[in-house]
Amino acid sequence: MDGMYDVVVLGLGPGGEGVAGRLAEAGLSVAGVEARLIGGECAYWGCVPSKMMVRAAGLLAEARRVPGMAGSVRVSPKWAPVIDRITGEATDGWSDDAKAEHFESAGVHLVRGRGRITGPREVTVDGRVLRARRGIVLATGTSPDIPPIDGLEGTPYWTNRNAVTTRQAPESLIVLGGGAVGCELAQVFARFGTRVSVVEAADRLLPQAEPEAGVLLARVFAGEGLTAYTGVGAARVRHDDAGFTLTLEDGRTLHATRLLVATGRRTDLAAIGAAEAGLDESARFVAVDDRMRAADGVWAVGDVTGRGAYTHVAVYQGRIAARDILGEGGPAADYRAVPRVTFTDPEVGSVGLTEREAREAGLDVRVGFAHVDESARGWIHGAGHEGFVKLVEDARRGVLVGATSAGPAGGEVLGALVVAVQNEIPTTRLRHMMYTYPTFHRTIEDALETLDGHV
Ligand SMILES: Cc1cc2nc3c(=O)[nH]c(=O)nc-3n(C[C@H](O)[C@H](O)[C@H](O)COP(=O)(O)OP(=O)(O)OC[C@H]3O[C@@H](n4cnc5c(N)ncnc54)[C@H](O)[C@@H]3O)c2cc1C
Ligand SMILES: NC(=O)c1ccc[n+]([C@@H]2O[C@H](COP(=O)([O-])OP(=O)(O)OC[C@H]3O[C@@H](n4cnc5c(N)ncnc54)[C@H](O)[C@@H]3O)[C@@H](O)[C@H]2O)c1
Repeated sequence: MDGMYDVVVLGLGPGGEGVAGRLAEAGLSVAGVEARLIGGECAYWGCVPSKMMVRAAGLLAEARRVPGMAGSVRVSPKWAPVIDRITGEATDGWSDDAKAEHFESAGVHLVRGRGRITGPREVTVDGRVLRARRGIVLATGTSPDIPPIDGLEGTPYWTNRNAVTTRQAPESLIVLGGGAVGCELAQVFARFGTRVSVVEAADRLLPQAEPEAGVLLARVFAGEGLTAYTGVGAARVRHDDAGFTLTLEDGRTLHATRLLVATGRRTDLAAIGAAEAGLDESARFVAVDDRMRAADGVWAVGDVTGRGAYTHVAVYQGRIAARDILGEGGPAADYRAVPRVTFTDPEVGSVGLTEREAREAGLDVRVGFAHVDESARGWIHGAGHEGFVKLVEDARRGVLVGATSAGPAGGEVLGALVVAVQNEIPTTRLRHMMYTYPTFHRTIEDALETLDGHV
């Protein structure tokens, strides 16, 4: 049955779900189109299940730190409770029935199926035409970007989807890509007894973060028995009954029962008919202004906009798009302080610019740096205390434009730094306040004291 609505939201991950709910709450008639599950990648194959895995692996790591600090324990990892928890608690067996009910009772008309823009303010789903008086919101997210490596296509390689649904930890695993997905999952499986190798084409792990973070992770990974191959890509992949053989560009070969491809994400704007809405289908992402407007009667939010593939960015953009559609005004999008946390152990949290990005932007940069393990709390903490705080100051203005917090609870410590960067709190004021003793976040104070000229 065709339909006329105020707004059609295409894709109901964290971005689209938020916009659709907010608009319906405000009294607009809204159709939400979803090809798979309401909640998107984050709820079913991304953030939530992977963080349950990280939590379980973290418990094992803490137990292994008991000797020398608190006696002895016998650690016998078991994958079954992890996948049971993901299945039962996180994903309801990869069913969104309960969410769908909630969504519809909130007033959103749910249309299941793969939608495509077929004209101005028009989306077609399995032959059913949905028209939108005010416009369309694109929130279709991304899918894994599989590199064109000789022999890879057609093999049973894993993506994040297989990794978070597996019923057992593999005996051995090659992880292609040492970004957020690769590093988090590599460490998880290694802690459950899988023999893990990580292959990262860039010269270090987490290449988008400060270099010190990649160096730290490589050291921690090596200590936990993972092997990282950096600065080298994959030349060839073969698969047979024994598993995968991956040949590196320098001729070395790696073998494993499983291969996880974690080399980034891609959009497919042609598949959603973006040109019908006046958008460039060949672009990597949908370009939006600071109110999430992509074209007349078209808004886009979340990963599809390419402004940082994080759930909190999708949700933030969703709120702005909803306000714009409702004519409510309010602050425009501001990406100066996009926070991100890679949930390895140590966690790597960062915000704003890296030192290099700040220098490339022509800023007069001063850097502050302090080790967590040399702080009072780090010393007390003992095993597992590796980490650092790095501050990037725009010296001319005397404010932080970026910061990294790596260490135990590194993502939580980041909170204070996000407030400082977002609100341009002068570093002189940050230096003259109290930091609770003995917390991990006191390392921020140590790092402030090392800003050039303030040692
Ligand atoms: C392993 C992993 C771990 C992650 N961990 C974190 C984390 O800890 N913290 C964090 O902030 N982020 C994390 N992310 C990133 C996070 O999952 C994404 O940033 C977030 O899901 C983006 O939300 P979105 O709404 O833009 O897109 P998505 O969540 O991808 O949702 C898009 C939805 O649109 C639907 N769709 C697509 N095309 C169509 C169509 N044509 N018709 C109908 N429906 C369509 C899809 O089925 C999907 O449900 C992780 C990602 C991965 C892969
Ligand atoms: N904790 C979090 O917030 C979290 C966790 C996981 C994912 N995510 C989001 O999901 C997105 C996708 O994560 P991802 O890790 O897949 O992407 P990514 O872009 O973060 O990392 C991919 C890595 O693969 C490397 N690479 C690319 N091609 C390669 C090749 N052929 N051989 C070897 N290495 C190669 C890249 O250099 C890069 O370091 C990220 O942008 C991130 O925003 C967030």
